[in-house]
Amino acid sequence: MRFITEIKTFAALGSGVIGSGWVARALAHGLDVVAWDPAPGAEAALRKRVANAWGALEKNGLAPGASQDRLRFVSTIEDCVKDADFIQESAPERLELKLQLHSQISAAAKPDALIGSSTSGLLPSEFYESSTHPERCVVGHPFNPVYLLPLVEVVGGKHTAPEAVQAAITVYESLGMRPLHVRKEVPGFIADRLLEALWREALHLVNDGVATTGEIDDAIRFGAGLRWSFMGTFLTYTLAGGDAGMRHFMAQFGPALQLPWTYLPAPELTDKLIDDVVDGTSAQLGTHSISALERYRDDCLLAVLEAVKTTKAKHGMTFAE
Ligand SMILES: NC(=O)C1=CN([C@@H]2O[C@H](COP(=O)(O)OP(=O)(O)OC[C@H]3O[C@@H](n4cnc5c(N)ncnc54)[C@H](O)[C@@H]3O)[C@@H](O)[C@H]2O)C=CC1
Ligand SMILES: C[N+](C)(C)CC(=O)CC(=O)[O-]
Repeated sequence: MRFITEIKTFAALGSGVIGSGWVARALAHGLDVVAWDPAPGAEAALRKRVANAWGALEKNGLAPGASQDRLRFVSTIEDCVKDADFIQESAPERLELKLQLHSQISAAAKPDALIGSSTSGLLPSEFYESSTHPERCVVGHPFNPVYLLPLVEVVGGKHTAPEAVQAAITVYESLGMRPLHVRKEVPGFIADRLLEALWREALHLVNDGVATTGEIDDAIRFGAGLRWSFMGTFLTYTLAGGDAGMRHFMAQFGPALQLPWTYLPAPELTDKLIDDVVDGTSAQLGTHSISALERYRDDCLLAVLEAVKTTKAKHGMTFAE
């Protein structure tokens, strides 16, 4: 089975936070992009988001021919996908909606064009159930901002051909990403399962009045957050075991796993908890606009990516290691 892996035209369906991130990444890689989104005013909102990201993309290095002018916004699903070499859906996270949308997308797409969904954790076996040629359909779960963060989790469903997973990995690599093949189809995949566990505990801490949203964010960004960009939890904890390594670490800190440090089930989202979270994060935003904070975030990410890349090179490692 052959799928298109040398792509010239990228189709994006849904152009909110994530869809616009894919559009920006694809444009920056010198592709033609066709986008569709049913919301009134979606085209203007998309072009504004891409423009806000473009400064960071220029600093990161644009491919020859890359231009925001190569974005075309169309008014039907069929026009969006019919000539596309690769299709990425970033519609709202609702199973019924994605099921219906993918039956339309796949019926209108070229049979050998791969289709990726940005879903954060829905199962591809379920939402590709009524798709035409489901063997070319995968999940390509990105991270926000999609145009800078390299990780994309690639997940196949029960009808997905193994060659399609490999082909999607090839395409995402051609867009400068670091694909991670999630070999078992599980809700939340790998990364969101981890992020959700942290998020639940953070909500409990707010709910119990232990800390504000800002204090919880400080607990991450001045500590573990700094080291997570270059070393994950398992290797970090191996070093925390000293010369005796992971076995000693497990013996010393393993028993704490039995202590009631964590709650795991999510707290009830009461009106008070929602207000506390919204008020807390409003205080964190202060007078900054979302787009100003996006530019600040992008600058920080570029600096971190550059520092990690350079330091790895000094130690004889590639960025993808
Ligand atoms: N926001 C995030 O941090 C992340 C979200 N995702 C996933 O990306 C997908 C999109 O999420 P966001 O961009 O955050 O949502 P969003 O709400 O920012 O954007 C969704 C867009 O879909 C459009 N839309 C509504 N009905 C539609 C339909 N029938 N077909 C196509 N588009 C439709 C909306 O007009 C909107 O522009 C979801 O599956 C989500 O789980 C993945 C990674 C991170
Ligand atoms: C909150 N979220 C589950 C939509 C987050 C993601 O899917 C990934 C990210 O960008 O954090």
